[in-house]
Amino acid sequence: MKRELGEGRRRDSQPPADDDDGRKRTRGVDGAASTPARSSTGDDDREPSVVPSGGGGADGSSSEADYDLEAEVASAGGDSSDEEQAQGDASSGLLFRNDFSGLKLKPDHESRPLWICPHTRHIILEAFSPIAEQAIDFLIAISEPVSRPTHIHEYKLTQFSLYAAVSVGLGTSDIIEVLNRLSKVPVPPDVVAFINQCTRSYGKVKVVVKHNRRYVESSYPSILQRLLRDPVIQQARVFPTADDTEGTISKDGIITQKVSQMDDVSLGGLPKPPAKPSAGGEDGGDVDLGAMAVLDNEDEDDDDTEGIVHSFEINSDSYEDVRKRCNEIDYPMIEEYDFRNDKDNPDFNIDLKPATTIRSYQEISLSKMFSNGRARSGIIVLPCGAGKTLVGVTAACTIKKSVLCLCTSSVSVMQWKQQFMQWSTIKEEQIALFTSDVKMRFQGDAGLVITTFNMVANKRKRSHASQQMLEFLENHHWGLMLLDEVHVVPANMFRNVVSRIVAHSKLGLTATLVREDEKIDDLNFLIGPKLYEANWMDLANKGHIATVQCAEVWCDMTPEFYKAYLEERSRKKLLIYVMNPNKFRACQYLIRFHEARGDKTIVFVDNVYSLIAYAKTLGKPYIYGVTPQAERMRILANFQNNPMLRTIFLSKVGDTSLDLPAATCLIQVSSHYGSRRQEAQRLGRILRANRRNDEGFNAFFYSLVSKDTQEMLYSAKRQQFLIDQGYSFKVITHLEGIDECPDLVYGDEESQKKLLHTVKMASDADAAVEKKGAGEEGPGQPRGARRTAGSLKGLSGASNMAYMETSGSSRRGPRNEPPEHHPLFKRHFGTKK
Ligand SMILES: Nc1ncnc2c1ncn2[C@@H]1O[C@H](COP(=O)(O)OP(=O)(O)OP(=O)(O)O)[C@@H](O)[C@H]1O
Repeated sequence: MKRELGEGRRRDSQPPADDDDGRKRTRGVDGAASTPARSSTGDDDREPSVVPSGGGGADGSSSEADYDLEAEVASAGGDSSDEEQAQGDASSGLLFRNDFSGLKLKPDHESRPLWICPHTRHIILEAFSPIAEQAIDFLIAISEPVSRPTHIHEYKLTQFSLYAAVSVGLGTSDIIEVLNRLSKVPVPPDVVAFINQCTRSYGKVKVVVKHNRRYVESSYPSILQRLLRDPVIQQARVFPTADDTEGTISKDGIITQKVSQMDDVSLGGLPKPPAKPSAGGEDGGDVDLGAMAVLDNEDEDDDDTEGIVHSFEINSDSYEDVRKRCNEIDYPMIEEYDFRNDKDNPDFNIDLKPATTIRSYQEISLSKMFSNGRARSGIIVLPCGAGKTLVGVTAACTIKKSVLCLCTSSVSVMQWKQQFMQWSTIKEEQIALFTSDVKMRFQGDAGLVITTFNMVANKRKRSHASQQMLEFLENHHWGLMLLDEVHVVPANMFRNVVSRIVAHSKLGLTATLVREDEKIDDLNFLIGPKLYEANWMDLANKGHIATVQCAEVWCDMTPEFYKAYLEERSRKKLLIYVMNPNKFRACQYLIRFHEARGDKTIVFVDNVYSLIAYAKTLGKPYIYGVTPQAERMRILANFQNNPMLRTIFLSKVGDTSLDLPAATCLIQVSSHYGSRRQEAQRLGRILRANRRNDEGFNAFFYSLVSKDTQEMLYSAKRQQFLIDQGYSFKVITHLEGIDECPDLVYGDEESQKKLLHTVKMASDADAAVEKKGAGEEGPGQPRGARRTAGSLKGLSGASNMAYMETSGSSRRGPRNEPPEHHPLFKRHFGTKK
């Protein structure tokens, strides 16, 4: 295929900058179209971070070492309005604010891989450094990855990332010391202050579930005393009795114990993994990375197992109040479950099958959950198709207590069941499913229930069988709650589920945790901190997920369609650019091309009207919301196993959970506006390709875009998440060979006019994007497409990345004297400075 603009138009990672609400500015096709206007305030200190010039000289001499950069930024550029900047010399303003020549380089800076931006807390990593791998391990633990293309990575220190760091056992001084060792410049004082502030109280208090009782635990008795002075916590407190023989009891009723903190947990019954090589090994460059051993501490401290902890018990019924209160007074609690000493809940007899091998990154992610001998609640982020299900199954086989698994659709419910059966020794009768079609119990005292968020959270009138099942879920003590695709579930639904169901540990799984969106913070509050996030490119390079060629195919609008597009004022604009005859032809051509190569292709069309039109015109089977389950299964199995069926059409019901390892090519005809999450999830359908380890194998991902329409803007936005993961998109303006295919559809003016006429006759509702898949049901849920109110944010795709929730204050009601909160938890309590 000829890629006329392929070279000149590759879309690679552009250093993004956060807006106030966390959206990123992206570069449109022509480099300008999609850049939202900057607000007149507050953006200056959020300039895109760039790789510093290092102008201090290779010898590290910086004549202006003590130069007050912040002051200068404020006086010269930082305070000027955008308008002024736009009128002045824009490029010099930009350069000035990003002039880091005042930074003092360390003499051996060349062997250190990091730059730390003093005023945005962005960290730039030279990914080609010999010690990049160790540095990445560390950065993943303490910061949020922003963008990770091949050579240079960008991370950002945030309150949440530091909370997560502390919760996996890193201390304030460890973080600062390692950062300093890796950095080419001394860690800027503001950054040090920020780390100190964020880690001051976080991670110092845990709530530990032992024998079905909850204990507030800390290594610092003074912190417990402080908590006990709080009236809410005081009220929830349970005083120890003489029966509490574990440890000594002080006169103020605090229990002190010696604990074996660091003994290893064998994951899913598998043998203990070999110790990781220490950082700074042969390839460790010249930098002494000794302090990076903090990352491995939890494995290496085996000999030094005696630790002292202090605790007091709280009434389990008041747990939510105590937790809330601890957040209010800046001591957010980490949840830990001492499952190995839990003799009160029945054991669930499952192990991983002996033939099951978990991959290294799956093991690392789980070691963050189980590193201290207990199960710590939190979120694991792995790319689509990287095997989050097996991570969940392994966690269940490690804890060996009853498991409640919550998914987003009934298709996922079936897939979780299938994967539990595939990887573990679980028996059919130990599994219970709870969906609108199936309601069954497991046999015995302990087992697995797989259901959907909707089934549990739905408050409408329930059938008798559902009601009974819900009562069972609410009255059972769950050792583990698995939450699949955590990022898509509205926070109020989470809150509802989490508050009604007693789970001693929670594991959230997702591929696209959108870090910069403040609504995502609710996850930290409701589940726990992010425990691990894998690098997509890294997994692709190691063959765990397929390497993919991504391309955006520009399809010219025919003159009639373009005229109609410009004239149309309603949402039918969408139908016109999706049904563009040249898009049909490009789609047909690509299907043929890939069928001839032996590929199996999934074509995604979000809009149901267009989905049916495309699939029928091109003679391929299709699935959308109302396709019955049996029919879906038949088409999917056929696609997976029948060599004669090489192409299927799917609406957005196929975005997630479909496990079709035969698929090697994906064509996106229409999509949900600018949703980056959807783009990543769709890509996930081909990342698990069976043939991913064949020599020279590539999967293909095409987005068909009607030229000079809104679609181009959405397309650029959609790609941003994947670009940040290191993918690059080629732009194809002409498919070589397409003109030599005389039998492609809509090749003559007559048929194109007829098509346009049909589109014009379509109703407004036909242009709506399918609302929901049938799998995401709740009882009595209407099915199929329907019209909903939208917002500009929604149209840009931003709302799709976050929880659908109103501002925090409205749901919490008035407060007489709102306490001051740390910014991390402020939004949960609606206080303002
Ligand atoms: N350790 C492993 N060994 C062999 N196969 C594995 C392993 N882990 C995962 N897989 C396979 O990888 C594929 C993808 O797994 P899974 O469906 O769990 O991915 P996922 O991360 O949940 O993806 P998505 O987010 O797209 O739903 C499955 O076919 C699964 O069987």
